Amino acid sequence: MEKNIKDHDYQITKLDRNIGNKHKSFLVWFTGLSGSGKSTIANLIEQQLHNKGIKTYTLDGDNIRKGINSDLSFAPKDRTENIRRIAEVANLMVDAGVVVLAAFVSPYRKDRENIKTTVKDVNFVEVFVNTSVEECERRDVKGLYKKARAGEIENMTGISAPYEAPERPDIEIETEKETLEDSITRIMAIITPKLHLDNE
Ligand SMILES: Nc1ncnc2c1ncn2[C@@H]1O[C@H](COP(=O)(O)OS(=O)(=O)O)[C@@H](OP(=O)(O)O)[C@H]1O
Ligand SMILES: Nc1ncnc2c1ncn2[C@@H]1O[C@H](COP(=O)(O)OP(=O)(O)O)[C@@H](O)[C@H]1O
Repeated sequence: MEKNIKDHDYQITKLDRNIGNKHKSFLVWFTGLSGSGKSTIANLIEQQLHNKGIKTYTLDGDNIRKGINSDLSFAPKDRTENIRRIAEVANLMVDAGVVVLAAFVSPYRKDRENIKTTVKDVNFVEVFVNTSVEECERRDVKGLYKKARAGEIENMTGISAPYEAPERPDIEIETEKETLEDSITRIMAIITPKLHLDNE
């Protein structure tokens, strides 16, 4: 559709903002089942980055599904729209110079591929928080699995809705096999070089 929208030539670019901040900006995307550990890990990574003076922000269900996406359910089409909007928001924030951490179930491979297209491959790090559904259900942090088993929640990922695991994530965290500290160290080892202005 012809939208009659023409880009304006702004003089300050992402590169200018990155130079001003003394670090590059990109999106670190955490995907995995509810209760897999996405928020726990993203929170600790953000603390480490913040303590190094990096500009960060975390997007998660708390600030997205209660706000900009409060009109969306957990039906497949709404999940796709959820992830599409989050990718657009993250893309703006990356352009603004922020290292964005995003923790969403994001169960569909195609939706996650589309994020990469929106923010561009070079700005995207995919972290697969791989915890079995049995362990997530055992943890049942929010009591959702119990409700799903009782038929009180529809489309519960891992129970009555699918989770398509990443085939080639940038990093895979097996929370049942490694300590949280080791996971943080491994993720920081991938992220840290990407912050350097001379690295692409
Ligand atoms: N049906 C169903 N399936 C999965 N998760 C559910 C569901 N209903 C509510 N919740 C809670 O919502 C959080 C997932 O929201 P997301 O925006 O990450 O989901 S998605 O990416 O659109 O699939 C998820 O948060 P996390 O536990 O932090 O992953 C749940 O707490
Ligand atoms: N190695 C681990 N990494 C992350 N979380 C872990 C780990 N081991 C146990 N947990 C626990 O699992 C739960 C994960 O919950 P949460 O981070 O909210 O998951 P999610 O954001 O994926 O729904 C927390 O209670 C956390 O303490």
